[in-house]
Amino acid sequence: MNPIEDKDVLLQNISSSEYFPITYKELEQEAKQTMSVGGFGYVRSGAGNEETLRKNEESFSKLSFLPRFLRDVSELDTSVQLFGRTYPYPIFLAPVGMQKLAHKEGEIASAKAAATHRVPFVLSTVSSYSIEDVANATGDSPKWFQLYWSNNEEISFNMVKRAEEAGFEAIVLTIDTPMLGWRVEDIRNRFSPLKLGLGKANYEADPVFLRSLENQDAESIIHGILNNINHPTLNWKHVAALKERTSLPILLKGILHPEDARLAVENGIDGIIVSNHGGRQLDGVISAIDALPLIVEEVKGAVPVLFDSGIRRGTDVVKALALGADAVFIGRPFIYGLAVDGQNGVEKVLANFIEETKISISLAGISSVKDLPALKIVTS
Ligand SMILES: Cc1cc2nc3c(=O)[nH]c(=O)nc-3n(C[C@H](O)[C@H](O)[C@H](O)COP(=O)(O)O)c2cc1C
Ligand SMILES: O=C(O)C(=O)c1ccccc1
Repeated sequence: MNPIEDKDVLLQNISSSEYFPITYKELEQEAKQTMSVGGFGYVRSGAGNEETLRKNEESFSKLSFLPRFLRDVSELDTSVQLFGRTYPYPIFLAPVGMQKLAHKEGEIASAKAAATHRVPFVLSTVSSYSIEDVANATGDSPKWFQLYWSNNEEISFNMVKRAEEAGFEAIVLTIDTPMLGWRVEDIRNRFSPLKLGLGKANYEADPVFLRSLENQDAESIIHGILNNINHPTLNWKHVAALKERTSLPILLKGILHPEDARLAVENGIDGIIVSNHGGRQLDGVISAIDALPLIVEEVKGAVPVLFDSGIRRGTDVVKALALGADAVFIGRPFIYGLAVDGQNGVEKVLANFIEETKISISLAGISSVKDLPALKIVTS
């Protein structure tokens, strides 16, 4: 094989005889061809009139780099340190539930793809494959567990215990979903993946959940999940209770207000994820990237600040890091890769993300991800 093709991801793509979608738009179009109307609509859409979904992307386009030159960018260090671990890139796969929606191998395929790049995988509570199945399929590759608090908190504690025992290294408590957002596209398509049983794996495998049911037939399990997933009473006391039950680092996902960031730090939380859930919860909220600097300013380095919502390509990763994020989660782009070509599709999406990120950091005149906060960004 030509040695140039071997090393250079740009040239590899250019010389490839196989078509693989390269931009987010193309990925979305290709994924649409492989998914059901309801499944695709579920992944693509935002809540309400999709104002926030649109804003997430528009806000990124309004940010412009002020690059520096003549600084020798021949070496680049993309590694990041979080909670005592070193990761090769500041990129994670976001917790996305019910990945069988995109591909029959679901989370097994995407977690394996993440493992090939040593990219951490965040498993959702409502995954299509269980904590144990994903752990067994991916060995010692880095994994975190995302928790949706259950109405019966013993179920939450047991899921966290299972995640700990299976080698997951942090708990991501999602706080922006005390109930599901107003999902207009799903009403249009009459579509509920939870009702179809696509998110039941962790519940089905949980003895505490199963014991809480009167019957354990398929219908009762779905009913039990629907009863547990909405938790409108969720408050800081639950956060304190979770802290009592696990020695793993706890991150809160969905913070948008600086006051909540301050409370998180005061309550001993280990990390914050600035996110608006990809525009899927409260429509009309601030774009996540516009909220990021406010949170970074409030937190002042007390705990790591991670980011998601609206990242579509490598330059978006660089923008989020330049504005003070320590790492980012990618959501829909990898799900579309999964839909297009399973594990291989996610591997390609990640390879392209990583490469565009690296090229962009270097072209901006920076040699280490740690120096990205020094990269100037203006709004135009
Ligand atoms: C289909 C789908 C399912 C999701 N499921 C979850 C979930 O189970 N738990 C969670 O915390 N976030 C969930 N999210 C939100 C993602 O973790 C992430 O915040 C969002 O996708 C980031 O935005 P992006 O898609 O623009 O990258 C989901 C997002 C999508 C698109
Ligand atoms: O669809 C989502 O965004 C999501 O996070 C979710 C929440 C509850 C059940 C299933 C998915």
